[in-house]
Amino acid sequence: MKIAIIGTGNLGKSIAKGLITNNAITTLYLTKRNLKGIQDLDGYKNVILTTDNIEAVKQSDIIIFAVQPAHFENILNDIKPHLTEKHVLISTITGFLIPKIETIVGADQFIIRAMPNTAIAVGKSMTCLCSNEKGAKRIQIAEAIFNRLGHTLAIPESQMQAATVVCASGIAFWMRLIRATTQAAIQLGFDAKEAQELAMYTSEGAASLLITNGHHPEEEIDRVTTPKGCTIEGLNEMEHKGLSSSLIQGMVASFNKISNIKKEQI
Ligand SMILES: NC(=O)C1=CN([C@@H]2O[C@H](COP(=O)(O)OP(=O)(O)OC[C@H]3O[C@@H](n4cnc5c(N)ncnc54)[C@H](OP(=O)(O)O)[C@@H]3O)[C@@H](O)[C@H]2O)C=CC1
Ligand SMILES: O=C(O)[C@@H]1CCC=N1
Repeated sequence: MKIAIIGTGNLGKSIAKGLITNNAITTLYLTKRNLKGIQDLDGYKNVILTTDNIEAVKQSDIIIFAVQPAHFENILNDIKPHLTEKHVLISTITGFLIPKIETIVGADQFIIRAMPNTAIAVGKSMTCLCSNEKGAKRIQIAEAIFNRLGHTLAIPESQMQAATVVCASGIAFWMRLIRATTQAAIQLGFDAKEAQELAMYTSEGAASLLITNGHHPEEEIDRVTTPKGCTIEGLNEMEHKGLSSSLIQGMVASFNKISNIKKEQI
C-alpha cells in the first residue's frame, strides 16, 4: 500500500511506527513542516520524509491526516487540486466532521474518519471507523490497515466524539490508573521498577481475561473477592472515594470539551 501521513506528530509517528514494524507499506510518505522530530524514521526502506504535502499526496493512494484540527482546512485546500479517483482520505482529526471535509474536497472523494490511539505504535490500537457514502466502498481498506495494528470497530459518525474519549484519550486515562497503582505498590514496599512491572502486567491480565472470556468485569471481580476478604475491602473503599464516579465524570468532561473544539472551528 502506498500511504502518506500528513502531520507526523505524536499520533502520526505512532501510526508510522506501527505500519513500518508490521511491514504494511509499499511506500510511506511522512510529512511535517519541521522534519527534526522524525529523523529517527529516516533510513527505513521505502519511507520518505518530506515537508511537501502535495508530493506526498501525488505519490500515495491512502492519505492519513494527523494534524491539529486548526491546520486541517488549509491543508485540505492545498491538496484538493491534486486529489484523484485513486485517493482514499483517512482523517484522524478530532471533531472535524465528514460533512465539513466534504464541503472542502467534495462528496465524490472516498472519505473515512479513523479514531486510533497511540498504542498503534505497538500494534494494539482500538480504532473506530466511519465514512461518507462514497467512502463506504473503501472502508475495508481502512479496516485492513488498522486491523493489522490492533482492533477496529465500524461505527456511525454520531458516535465518533464518544469514541475519541473512550479510545484515544483513553490511553491517557489508563496510564494514570496504572501510575496510581504503581504509586500504591511503592508505598506497599516494592521498588519503582518492580511496582510498575506489577501494575502493567496485572492490567494487561485483567483486559486479557475480558477479551478472552467475553465476560462482564463484575463476573471476574466476583472470582477475586473472597467474602470478608481484602479485595472487597479495598474496592469498597475506592468506591466510597468516588473511583467509578470520577472516571465517568472525567470522560463526560472530555466529551464536552470536543463539542467546544467543534464550535471553535465554525
Ligand atoms: N495524540 C493522540 O493520541 C491522538 C490524536 N488524535 C488527533 O490527531 C491529530 C494530531 O494529534 P497529535 O499527533 O497529538 O498532534 P501533534 O501536534 O503532535 O502532531 C501534529 C503534527 O502536524 C504537523 N503539521 C502541522 N502543520 C502541518 C502542515 N502544514 N503540513 C504537515 N504537517 C503539519 C506538526 O509538525 P510541524 O509543526 O513540524 O509541521 C505536528 O507534528 C489531532 O487532530 C488529534 O485530535 C486522534 C487520536 C489520538
Ligand atoms: O487530547 C486531544 O484532544 C487528542 C484527541 C484524542 C487524543 N488526543
